[in-house]
Amino acid sequence: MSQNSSSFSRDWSNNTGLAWHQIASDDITAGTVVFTTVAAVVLLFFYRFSSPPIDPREPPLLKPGIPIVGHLVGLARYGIDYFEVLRNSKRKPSPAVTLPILNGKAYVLFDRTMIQSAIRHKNLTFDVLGMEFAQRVFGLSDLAMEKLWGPDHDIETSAAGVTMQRIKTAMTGQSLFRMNAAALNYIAEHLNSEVGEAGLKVPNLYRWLRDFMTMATAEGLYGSDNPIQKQPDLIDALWAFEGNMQPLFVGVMPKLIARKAYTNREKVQAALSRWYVARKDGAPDVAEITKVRVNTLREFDFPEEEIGWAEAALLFVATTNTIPTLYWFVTNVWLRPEVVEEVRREALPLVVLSDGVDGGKRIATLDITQLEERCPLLVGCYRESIRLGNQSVGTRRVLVDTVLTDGAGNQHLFKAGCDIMWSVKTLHRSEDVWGPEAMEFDPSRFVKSEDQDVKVERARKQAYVPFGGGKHLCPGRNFAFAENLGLMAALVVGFELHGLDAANVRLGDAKMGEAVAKPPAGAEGGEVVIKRRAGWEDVDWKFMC
Ligand code: HEM
Repeated sequence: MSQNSSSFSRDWSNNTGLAWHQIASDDITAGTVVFTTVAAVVLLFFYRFSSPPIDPREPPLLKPGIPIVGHLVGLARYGIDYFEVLRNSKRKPSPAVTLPILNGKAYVLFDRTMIQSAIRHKNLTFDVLGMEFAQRVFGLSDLAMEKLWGPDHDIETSAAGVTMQRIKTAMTGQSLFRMNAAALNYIAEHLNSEVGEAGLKVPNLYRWLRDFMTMATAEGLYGSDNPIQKQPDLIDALWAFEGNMQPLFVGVMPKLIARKAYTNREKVQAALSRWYVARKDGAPDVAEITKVRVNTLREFDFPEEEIGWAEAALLFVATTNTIPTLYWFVTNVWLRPEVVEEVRREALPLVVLSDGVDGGKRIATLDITQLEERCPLLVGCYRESIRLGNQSVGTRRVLVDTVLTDGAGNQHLFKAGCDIMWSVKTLHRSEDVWGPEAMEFDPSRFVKSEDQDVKVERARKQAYVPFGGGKHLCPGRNFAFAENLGLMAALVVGFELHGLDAANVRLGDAKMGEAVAKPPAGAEGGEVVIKRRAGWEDVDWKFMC
């Protein structure tokens, strides 16, 4: 012990009423120690009393190392993997925990039975969180939010609630088929015209898929006179907004703290505003989902000049998860020649070849309506790619005090006003469910077989939630399926992908707010050449939807 600290000990014991200025001038080390002690006492005080009141029936409290903000610091530091850190922080695994955050609390669920109940429970909603997200991320005015909520703040009768109900039918049946056809026809036309005799050289596979499929999706949503076709630089703007949006979640000074997201968002929103103000949504080839959404907003008197602002959300949800998923699907399949061969055998019978008109090219028509039933391995590859690529965080707000039961039959109380979260990444990679090779790509997990273990199947069904569920189940999943499987089936049957190297493909981590991981820089598939297969050089592709 130093001379100074021992003299401080003596002084301290003799002078309990010592003045601060005396300490500071007499003995700087003593001042430091007193300051540290007081700070520690204050922190301990906060640590003790910062914890929100907790009912013994609620999940156990998990206090952070740093009081009040510790869990926010953890989320900022570890991102989505913080859920795994939390799960492993209890010596005995707990089905759920309560996190004290600022002056409130949130719950994290780990038990898959309870997660399934939470996803579907009528007392738990995503609506409120979705509205908060919309205002912050898409910069809607208070007036616009008032119109979305309606005067009674009753979500079921509000513009937002009615829109959500109506888009469900707009994404099924004939409306869905027409939308699929528009997107897939764009894909076919471009494969037909761009993959010539020498093949198509693609300098960066992810970037090519991103740009190509953003345009195809825009064609599906907005028809041939779509805003992106007119201004292709909007593709970069959309992805720059999406890739930098996290600071927007804070909801303050967006122009300052989220400059890149803000300026790129404005670019996309301004173009969409011009499109909606010109009433281009009335064209017959515009998708039903696009029409239903905008017509409902108009019915509820939503400010016309903000329609493009709000509707950027549709373009956003329709592209930002589907396209990274497609990248993992393409790379997982094409890095395995034996899988390519097998899915080629499966998809081939769905293609009908006919002579072209007036001696023109032969037409290869691919029937996508039968993909699900007749191409189990291809579908298995898609589901497995989703399992590994999807890293979303599921969320619900508790509307009234609610009890959920875990897999062991124990009940847990969740208090009204708090948020519940779960990590899809943790569920999709759980070794308890998927086995010790949970991180390996194995499409057979999703291919039905005679000797399937019922228990294992049940656990997998519970743990596989890439599209959420219940009232909020993703209404776009079938459109994503048609786009991704349609393109892949045509690619495997009629084309070869040369030059794809495993060294250029690496699964990265999603940022908070992203549902699907994007490839990190340097792992975007590198340069590849797409060539027509021998015997398929002279065909034009078409899709039957
Ligand atoms: C592979 C692609 C996709 C993935 C992984 C995905 C994932 C999700 C997830 C996890 C949710 C939240 C569900 C919940 O909380 O229970 C969601 C909701 C939603 N998705 Fe998707 N999605 C995809 C494609 C699409 C597409 C293509 C569209 C539109 C064309 C779309 C439109 C929506 C909408 C509107 C919601 C909100 C539903 C509601 O709150 O009622 N999604 N999606």
